[in-house]
Amino acid sequence: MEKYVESVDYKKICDELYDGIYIADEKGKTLYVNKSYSRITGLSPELVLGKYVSDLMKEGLYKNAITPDIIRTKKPINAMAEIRTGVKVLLSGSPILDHDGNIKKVVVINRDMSDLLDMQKKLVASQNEIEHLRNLQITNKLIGKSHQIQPIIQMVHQVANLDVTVLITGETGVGKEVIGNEIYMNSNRHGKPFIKVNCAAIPANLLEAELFGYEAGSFTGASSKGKIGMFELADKGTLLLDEIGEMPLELQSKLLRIIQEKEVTRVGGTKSIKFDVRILTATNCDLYELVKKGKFREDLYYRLNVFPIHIPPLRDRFSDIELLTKHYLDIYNTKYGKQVLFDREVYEVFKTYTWPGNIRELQNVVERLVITSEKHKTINAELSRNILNIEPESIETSTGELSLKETVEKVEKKIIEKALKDYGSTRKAAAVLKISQSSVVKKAKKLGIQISD
Ligand SMILES: Nc1ncnc2c1ncn2[C@@H]1O[C@H](COP(=O)(O)OP(=O)(O)OP(=O)(O)O)[C@@H](O)[C@H]1O
Repeated sequence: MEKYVESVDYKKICDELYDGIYIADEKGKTLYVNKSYSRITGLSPELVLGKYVSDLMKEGLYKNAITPDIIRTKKPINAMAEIRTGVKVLLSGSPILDHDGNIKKVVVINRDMSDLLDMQKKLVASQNEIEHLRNLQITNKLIGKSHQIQPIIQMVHQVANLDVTVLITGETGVGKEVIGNEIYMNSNRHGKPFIKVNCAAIPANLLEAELFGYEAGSFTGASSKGKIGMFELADKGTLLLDEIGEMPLELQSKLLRIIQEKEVTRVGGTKSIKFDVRILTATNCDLYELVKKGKFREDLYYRLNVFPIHIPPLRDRFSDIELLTKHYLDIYNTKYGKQVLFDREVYEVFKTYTWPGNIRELQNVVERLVITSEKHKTINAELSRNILNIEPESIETSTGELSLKETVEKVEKKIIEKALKDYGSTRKAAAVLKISQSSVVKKAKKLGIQISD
């Protein structure tokens, strides 16, 4: 047995190992390092051999070391350490004891963790990206085929790659953020930071610090380390300023200056920091009305309004309701493990409702219907009316005031007007009503309906 052990050239083998090996004596004086040790740490044998670990630490070659602790405790130790060069290593050290339990030597294996940590970072980043995309797909996929949404989709594609400021307007829940996302996803800044700030959600006195960052101790309650602002965070990427109409006037002047100069100074700081950020803004206020009332700076309004996109409310694009409802029905059936179905009439009921909360409200209604229904339930008109709190639509029947002909004309007028409004052209309205286009035109004329196409 001994003969085999003696025939092995340990030093040569140690030099071929991929992990670094470091051996010190009982006082912490370096006796041996293998080739991989030098490769991993960037420290040549001459720099460390014959030197005490404590001196190497004083010289700043090691930021931390485990050999002194192993000598003190006589126990194996595993720890992460950082070398002068910034390389992260996993140290696994063991004491070699004599028969009396005294330390003879310390052996420390150095494993380079940089690659592993890099891989781990990449893995976490990819997992986050997948999760982000999955969420985007579920909640932020832009659905819509109506003649009202088509020009908006076109505008998104037109403007995505231009670095201009976009002002997205529309009532609450119409999809302003969704449009912001679409612009970002289709722009060449996609993959770079996309930071969203809701100006209404942050107290006015903190908004400035959030947007522009602050230096250490610049105001009471500020972190002692200072904080990077959203403009700096969004550098090379896109910043969506949501609810821009809620921004206090004083901050509006600062925002205008910063956008024009493309540099920001942190609160309490003196140094200006350059940034390269594409700015998108969104609001459900009528910004121009705010300008007239002196609540929004006119110059900022014009600066932001370079490319306006207005999203109409859901009640003005009824033809998207069915598509959106089916989209959310699929999502929530999957989410809650159900196979709830909607009767055709449900879509008709949905089209009679005004949807003050727009698509967000539709989404919530569909989710509520799925949650409260049994697994295979088919939702009918009555159930959908109940959830929306609406009465069945009654046709005013004639009780002597209107003749049958007049009643029919009244209903006909209502239906044609609605089809024209929903579908935007006599051709499409005719297709939906299953009559010829010329009949639509004739009837519209007879019933006094304005036609725009
Ligand atoms: N075209 C669309 N297709 C699919 N879902 C949409 C669409 N537009 C909006 N939504 C959904 O409706 C909800 C509200 O959208 P979003 O947050 O973009 O509205 P908003 O106009 O920014 O609202 P607010 O003014 O209240 O911030 C979100 O869950 C979003 O996914």
